[in-house]
Amino acid sequence: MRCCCSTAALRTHHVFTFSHSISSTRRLLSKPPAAASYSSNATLNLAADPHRPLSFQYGPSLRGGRVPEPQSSPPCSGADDDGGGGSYFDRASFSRVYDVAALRVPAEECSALERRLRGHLLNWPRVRNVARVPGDDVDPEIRRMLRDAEGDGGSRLNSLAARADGRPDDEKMTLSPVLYREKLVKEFNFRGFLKFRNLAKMSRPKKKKVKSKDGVHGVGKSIGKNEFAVIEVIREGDEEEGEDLSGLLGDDFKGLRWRGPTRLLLLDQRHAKKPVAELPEAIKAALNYDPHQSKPSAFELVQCQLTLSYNYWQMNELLEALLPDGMIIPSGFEMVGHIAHLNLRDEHLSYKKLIAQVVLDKNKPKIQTVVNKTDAIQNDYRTMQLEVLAGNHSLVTTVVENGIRFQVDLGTVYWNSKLATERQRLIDSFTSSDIVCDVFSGVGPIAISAAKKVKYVFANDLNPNAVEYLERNVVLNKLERKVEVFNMDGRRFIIAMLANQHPYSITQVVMNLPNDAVEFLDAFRGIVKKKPRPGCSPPKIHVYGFSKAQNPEYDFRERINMALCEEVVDLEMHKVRLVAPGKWMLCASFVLPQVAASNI
Ligand SMILES: C[S@@+](CC[C@H](N)C(=O)[O-])C[C@H]1O[C@@H](n2cnc3c(N)ncnc32)[C@H](O)[C@@H]1O
Repeated sequence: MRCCCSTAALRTHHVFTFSHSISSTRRLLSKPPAAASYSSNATLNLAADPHRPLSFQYGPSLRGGRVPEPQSSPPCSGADDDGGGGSYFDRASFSRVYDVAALRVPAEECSALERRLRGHLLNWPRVRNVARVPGDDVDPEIRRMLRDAEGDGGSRLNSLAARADGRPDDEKMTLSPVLYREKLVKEFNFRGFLKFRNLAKMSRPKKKKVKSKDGVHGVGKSIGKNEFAVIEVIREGDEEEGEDLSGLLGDDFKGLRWRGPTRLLLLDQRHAKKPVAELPEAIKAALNYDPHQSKPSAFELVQCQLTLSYNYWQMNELLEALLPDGMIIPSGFEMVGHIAHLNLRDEHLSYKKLIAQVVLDKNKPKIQTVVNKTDAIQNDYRTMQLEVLAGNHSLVTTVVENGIRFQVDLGTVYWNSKLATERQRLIDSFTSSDIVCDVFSGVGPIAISAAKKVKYVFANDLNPNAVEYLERNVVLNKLERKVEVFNMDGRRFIIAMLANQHPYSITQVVMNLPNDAVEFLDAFRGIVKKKPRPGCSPPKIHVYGFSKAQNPEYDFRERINMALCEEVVDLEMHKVRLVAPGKWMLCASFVLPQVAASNI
């Protein structure tokens, strides 16, 4: 009998959490050094190494358990696309088998018992300690009909009704499928037949299967990609010969005698393979264990095998096992839409495809592509040199930021999700009457978000690809009437906007060109050539820059003053983030000084 715990049905146990942060995780247990580079089909066999020191660790680990024998290995290797980890490693080599004992109990009593036996049950991360026994559950409609028929039916039907309800059955009988059918035919109406899923198979009970030598019941059906823990009953408490009722009760039913719906309560690993007499009193009490009583209890102790497959293990556990000793485990990644963006160190480069495959496997379906930056950003357009390491090769993705959708081609335009909070801070300072000029807009994260709030936006970028995506994003967010797009050099754009328009009709200017927007501030000098309209005042400028100075704010302010040839008063300085040790990204906001701007 095979029961599986699917992802959907699993409950995380918070008492012992083994998912330590993957950042800078080093090997906890020593492991023979791996070859400098991996073979094209590296396999793992950690548990098989008898010399490997095993420090105590509660819960499963890749160093514990047994590697399943090929024939008994469940079909849940985690291979959901190509049957292995690309050609970089063998996913099946991550399957581990553990012996556990379980109480097979009537389904109805399971929750109460689970509460009572707390502390004696398996408490492994992500593995639920209650397993469903497939095939022995009864359709609720059938159950209702059986209950209705219980009073006037014969003793067999009473017994059947009791079993369907999960109540203990006093009468020890072997149910004949043919008798079942006759009773059911008499009792059920036309609708009832339709709902009885296994009706077609009722009159042809399956031939008895030959039991394998080790007592393992027939292997279950194949397991989907989300299933990572499979429990298999290898020895039942009171195994008895009888008719195989799987024809009557469904293919999943592998038991010989149907006792109604039951559940398996997985016991703590230390109770594996122990006889009832050696179990703690609480468990014995739950089993109604009486060494002098011959009558079997409705509860029974069964021995099981719990198989954890590749899908069970977390990214850091897999990488720890795959990478050589002492190597720092890659610490996460940045996500841009469906793309995971790694920043691998030099030491990781020989393992880049293997790392990428694990990242992809463990983050599907959210992540479809894994890339690594091959070079520092150097060009004017601030685009990254990316190498696709795993998944599909599309670098065009959709990012949702603060509820707004942006299409981005990471290969040809700039995008940085880390600036989302800063962008929001800036937009929060705008009002609905503002007219905004975004000088270096990229694909429009500031311009488009601002357009949702302000009166009008002029957005510009030098990169034609960025402008193409900017236009797409304007349409995507239905803002065509509020955004005008330009493709020119920032300096020309500033002059075009402020000198040629009515002076000071623009109220906010955003200059987000990290390397170094201050250089463009000279464009504002003497820019106002016409007399401003009454009531108009100079725009507020938000300029971004970097500083490695000891006093970054002072340094940045000085550069602004020099660029404008004017001392700026009331300048608000905001430290955005530390981009490298000792290097700050800053945003300075100030009203353009009239004297600097005016040429009249
Ligand atoms: C750091 S990105 C900022 C983009 C956008 N503000 C954002 O937050 O995603 C700088 C942008 O300036 C553009 N750029 C570079 N030099 C420029 C120039 N001389 N004039 C106008 N835009 C320029 C680049 O193409 C790039 O899209």
